[in-house]
Amino acid sequence: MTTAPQHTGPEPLWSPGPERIARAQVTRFQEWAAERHGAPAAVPGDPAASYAALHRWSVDELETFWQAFTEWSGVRFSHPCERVLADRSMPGARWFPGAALNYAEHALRAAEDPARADEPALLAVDETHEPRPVTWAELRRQVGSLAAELRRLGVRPGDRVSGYLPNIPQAVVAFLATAAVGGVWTSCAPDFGARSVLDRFQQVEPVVLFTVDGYRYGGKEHERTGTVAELRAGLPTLRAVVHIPLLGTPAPEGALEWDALVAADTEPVFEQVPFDHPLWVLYSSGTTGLPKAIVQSQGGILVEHLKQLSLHCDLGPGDRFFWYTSTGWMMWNFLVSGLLVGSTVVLYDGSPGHPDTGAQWRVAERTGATLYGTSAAYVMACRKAEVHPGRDFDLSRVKCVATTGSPLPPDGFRWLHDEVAEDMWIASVSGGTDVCSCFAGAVPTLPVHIGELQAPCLGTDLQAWDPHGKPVVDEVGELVVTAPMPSMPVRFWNDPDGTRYRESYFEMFPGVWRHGDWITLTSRGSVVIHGRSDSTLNRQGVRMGSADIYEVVERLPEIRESLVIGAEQPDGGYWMPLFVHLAPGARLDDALLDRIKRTIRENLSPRHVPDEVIEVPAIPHTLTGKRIEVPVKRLLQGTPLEKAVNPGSVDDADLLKFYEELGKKRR
Ligand SMILES: CC(=O)CC(=O)O
Repeated sequence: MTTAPQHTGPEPLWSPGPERIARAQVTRFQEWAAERHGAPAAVPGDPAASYAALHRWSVDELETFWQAFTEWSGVRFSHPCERVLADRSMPGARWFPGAALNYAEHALRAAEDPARADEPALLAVDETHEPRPVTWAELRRQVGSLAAELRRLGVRPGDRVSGYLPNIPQAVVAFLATAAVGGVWTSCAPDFGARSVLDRFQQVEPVVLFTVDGYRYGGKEHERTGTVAELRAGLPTLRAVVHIPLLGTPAPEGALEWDALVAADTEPVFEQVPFDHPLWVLYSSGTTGLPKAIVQSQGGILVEHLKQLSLHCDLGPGDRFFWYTSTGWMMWNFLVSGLLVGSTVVLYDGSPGHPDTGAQWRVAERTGATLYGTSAAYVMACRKAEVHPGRDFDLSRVKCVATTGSPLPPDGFRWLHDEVAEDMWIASVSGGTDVCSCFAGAVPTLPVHIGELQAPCLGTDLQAWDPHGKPVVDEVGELVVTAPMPSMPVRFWNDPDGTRYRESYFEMFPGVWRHGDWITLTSRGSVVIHGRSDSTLNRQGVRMGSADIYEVVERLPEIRESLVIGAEQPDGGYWMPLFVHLAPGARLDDALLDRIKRTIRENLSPRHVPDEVIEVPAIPHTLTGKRIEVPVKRLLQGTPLEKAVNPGSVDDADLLKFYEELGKKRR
C-alpha cells in the first residue's frame, strides 16, 4: 500500500523516478539503518517524508547516525574508538577518540580489487580535451613509491607538505602520499602570485614543496620558474623541492625530479593516525589579515566526504566524477575524495573558456562524466553566451549537474533544464572551505525546485536563526549549525589559544556555528541561500541578499557582472551603490540606467533599487572567484586599502584603488 505524499507546494522542476529512488544509496542506507540502528523506516511512496525523517534522526541521534554510517560505508578503523562523540562542545568537539585510521588507505581501497586494477582511477584532461587515464594500480604504485621517498626525506606525521600545482594527477599522488605518511597537505594553484602563496605557506612552514615550472591556460604557456625561486627563498623550512616539468624545463638546482620519486614498485604503507590528526590546511578567502589557515582532520574529512559522495551525490564504482576546480579551492579536495567511493575522478587542468565557453561541457562529454559539477557563475556565463550543451554535446551519461560557489539563480535552473536535459537532476549545493563540505544540497531521492537546494545534509543540524537566536522557517535567518560536524576545523594553524577560530564562527551565538550566510529553510524541507550575511543589504530594516540583485541585474545582456554594497554612513544614512561591469560595446546611458532600475523594481521590490549605478572596469574577486563585498564596503566607508583587504587575496588588487578613492571622496 502506498500513502499519498504529505508535502504539497509548487511544481518541482524535476523529480526522480521510482526506480532511481529505489536504487539510490541513501534509500539503501535508510533501509539498513532502520533494521540495525533504529533509524526511521522510509515512508512508502513519500520520498520527501522519508528523507525528512531520516534527517531528523541523523541530527537527533547524531552519534548513532555516525556509528551506523561508518559501519555501512566500511570505514577501516585499525584501532576502534571509545565512543563516537565524546564531547559535543563547539568548538572543541571530540569525534571518535581512540580510533586510528588513514584517509589515503581508504582512497586507494578500490585498487585492492584485482577486477578494478586496470580501470581508471583518474582521467586527466588538459586543453586538448583528450582524457589520459591513470589506473587504480598505477595510482597506488605511485603513491607507494612517493610515500617511501617522503619518509626517506625525513617527513614525519604532522609535517607539512605543500603543492604549487595545477589540477593534474601529480597533485593527487603528492596529496595521497603525504596523507599516507601522516603528513599535512596544503596547496595553492599556480595562478596565485608569490605573495599570495607565501601568505599561506609561510604560516604552516612546509618541509617539502612540490611545484611545476609553469602551466597552460587559455591556449598559452605561463612560466612560473621565477615565482618558484621566490617561494624557495621565502620558505626557509623546506628540506626538499620536487620539480614537475609540465613545460619541459630542467629541474632548478637542488630540486628533486618527480619521475625519480614515483618510479619504484613499493607497497604503500599507511600510517595509522588518530581520527583528529590533521589531513590538510585549507585557506579561507582571508579578506583582512592573513588568510585563515583551516586545519581539518583525517577522520573528519574521511567520514564527511564518504557521506557526501555516497548518500548525497550518489556516487560509487562505475561513476565518473568531474568538478571544475583548481587546487586552490576546497572543491579540489572534495573532488579527490571521489576516490573514497571508488569513482573515477576527472581532473581538468585548463581554462573553463578555452577554446570557447562550452569547454567544460566538452570535457564532461569526452570523459563520460556521470556527475558534472561547476560554479553557478559558469552556468550563467554559458547562458549568456548562448551555449547549447544538450544540442552540441553527448551528455547522455551525465546524471547530475551540480553547482556551487554562489547560489544558482532561478534562471540558471531553467537554463540547465531547457538547454542540457529536461530529465536532469540539478543540484545546487552550499557549504564552504570552513567545513570542506556542504551544509545543504544534493539528495538523489528528492525533487528539485527552481532556486532551491534540495535539503539540509544528513548529520547537519542546519537552522535559520533570527537575531535573537530563535529558529525561523520560511523566513530569512542566519545560517547556523547547532551540532558539530566531523569536518569542522580541528583548529586554525597559528592560533594557539583558538581565539581566531572562536571569533570566526562562535561569537554571535556562543556554542553554535554561525556561518555568515543568509538562508531560508522552507516548510517543504528545501533550502534557499541568499548570500553572505556579513555583506547584507539592510534598507529601512528590511534585509536583502546581494545574490538576489545579481540574479536580476545580470539577466540584462549589457551587464557582464555587478557588485552591490550597502554602506552605513556617518550621518546615520545608508548608501547602496550598484557597480556594473558592462559587456563589450554596452554604454551606461540613461536608457540602460532606467532598465536596470526597472528590472530590479519589477523583479524584486522598489526597496532593492540602488541609490546609484556606477560603471567600473571590472569586479574584484577573491582568488577562488567570489565577489569581494565586505572589503569594498569597508573601503567605501573610508577604511584605508591596507587595512580593508589583504591584496594577496584578490584576483586584481588594482581594482580596489577605485573603491578606496570613491570612499575618500565621500568622506
Ligand atoms: C561547497 C561550497 O560552498 C563551495 C564554495 O562555495 O566555496
